[in-house]
Amino acid sequence: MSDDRRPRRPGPSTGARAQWPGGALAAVVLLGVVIVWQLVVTVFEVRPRVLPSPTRIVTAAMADLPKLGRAVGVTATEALTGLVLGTVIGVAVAYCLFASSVLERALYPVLVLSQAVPLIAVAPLVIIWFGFEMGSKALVVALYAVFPVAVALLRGLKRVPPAQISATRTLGASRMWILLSVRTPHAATHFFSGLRIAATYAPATAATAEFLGARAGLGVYLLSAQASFRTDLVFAAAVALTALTLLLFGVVAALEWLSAPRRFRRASAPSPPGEPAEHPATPAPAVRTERLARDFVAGRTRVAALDGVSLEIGSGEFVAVVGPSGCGKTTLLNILAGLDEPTAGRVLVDGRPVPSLLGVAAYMPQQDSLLPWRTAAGNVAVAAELSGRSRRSADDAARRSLTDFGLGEFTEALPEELSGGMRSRVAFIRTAATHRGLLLLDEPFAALDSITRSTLQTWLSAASVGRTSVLVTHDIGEAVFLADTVVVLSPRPGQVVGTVTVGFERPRSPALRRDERYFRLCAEVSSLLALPAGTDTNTPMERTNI
Ligand SMILES: Nc1ncnc2c1ncn2[C@@H]1O[C@H](COP(=O)(O)OP(=O)(O)OP(=O)(O)O)[C@@H](O)[C@H]1O
Repeated sequence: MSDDRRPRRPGPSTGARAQWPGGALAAVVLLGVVIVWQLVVTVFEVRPRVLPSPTRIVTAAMADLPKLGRAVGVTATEALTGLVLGTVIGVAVAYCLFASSVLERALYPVLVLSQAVPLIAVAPLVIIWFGFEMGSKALVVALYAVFPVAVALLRGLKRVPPAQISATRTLGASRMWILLSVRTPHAATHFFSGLRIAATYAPATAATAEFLGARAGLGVYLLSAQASFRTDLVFAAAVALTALTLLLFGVVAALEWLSAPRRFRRASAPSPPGEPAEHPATPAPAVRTERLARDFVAGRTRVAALDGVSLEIGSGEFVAVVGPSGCGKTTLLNILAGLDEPTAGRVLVDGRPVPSLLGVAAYMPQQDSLLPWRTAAGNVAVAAELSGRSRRSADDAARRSLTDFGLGEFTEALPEELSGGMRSRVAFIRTAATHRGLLLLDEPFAALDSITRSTLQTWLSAASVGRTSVLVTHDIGEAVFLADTVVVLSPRPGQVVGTVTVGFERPRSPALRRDERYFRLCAEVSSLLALPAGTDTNTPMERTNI
């Protein structure tokens, strides 16, 4: 079975079967420590005030259960209230800092510095200002929960793979949509990491704050046990505090599990009557670029990526762009997609200059741009959702598209459960689902093995018929197999050094790769690229990376 057909379903590996189930190993180690502890205390007759035995601690805790229970209740309330409050503030802080770079530059260092102030300095002040009751301790917990939550969430909001942003932007997503539907779900794992840290520290922070000024709680209980030399009760309180911490940690882990993407797979649902099944495809436009140039300024250096690139792409034509690495191919595609603007020159669509190409072209970026928390159908549905269709109808149309393209079995699979070839196909189906007449493909199959690439090239040849297509590739064979015209760019700054007209009927069949004329065309492209003599461009399955 090729990589393209094999779904990846997470499951226990052979190695995992030999492992202990989660937590069991830790429980056994803990039990061992308790047994050794009991033996040492009994055998060496250690005085209870120095080190009480585990059985003595349990007996003392049971005898003092009502008092210990009340103390646990107070500390738990403070820790939970403080954690919730700190999380709400932390989330608000993260979104504010994300929204404003000025605010981020001004407040982020303050946030970091605030962590340098020790608890023993902060807690007494808060207690003086807000009193000895539970509120002041909850506030102290909140103050120390804000930092991990805000920092982790902010990092998650900022570290979204650029391909996910550019793909959804070209599908028509607004900044707000991207924030809520791409950045926020992406940041969820970061957020939960921060929340786990905050939850771990919350009970200990509350108890320490109680230590510094309170009427009740585990901190007060510990103080009174110490004052009366009841070491057994000190241990009992420490165990209760640990249990509370584990409980809070478990609650956060459960929340994370409940919010996992797997739980949001939607059941198949038909379109409501009255909604059109599909949007009509827009006509394939003719595209012309006039002396496009793009300079980047990085520090003190100016990098000229493109210089005077003029292309003429007819309606429905398939153009492949090849050139050495770094010659500006992606830059050219980004300009055509409306994600970047040229420093000079312009782009005309059907003879008319367009202010922005966003919304004109369907763009498939170089990297895997699928949203990992959405199913295959959910990813394909993004295009229709953004064009204003109801979620249900978008979902229904997405399922039909996936079935039409041979992925009907995998509509409910998450991207991580699909093979590389399937992910490429889903990304292409999503791109095609915009029903835009202009397709821009940036090395769509670069990450795939040669057999899968070859299958998908045949598939793309059929799927792109009727659309104007621009493909960026490093693979000369792929360019010749798919395109009507191959445009060859020079090393940076990219300039057109020549074009090769392919002239076979589209869609193409795999037999073309054994055709003498195909080999000659590959050689022609390769000589324009001035590849060293002897570079093999004629092996059908083998790609010639430039
Ligand atoms: N945002 C940017 N800031 C600074 N320089 C950039 C930026 N984007 C691209 N460049 C530079 O422009 C040049 C062209 O980059 P581009 O990614 O378009 O090349 P490419 O032909 O697609 O490369 P590859 O084939 O390796 O993917 C490179 O030298 C790159 O470093």
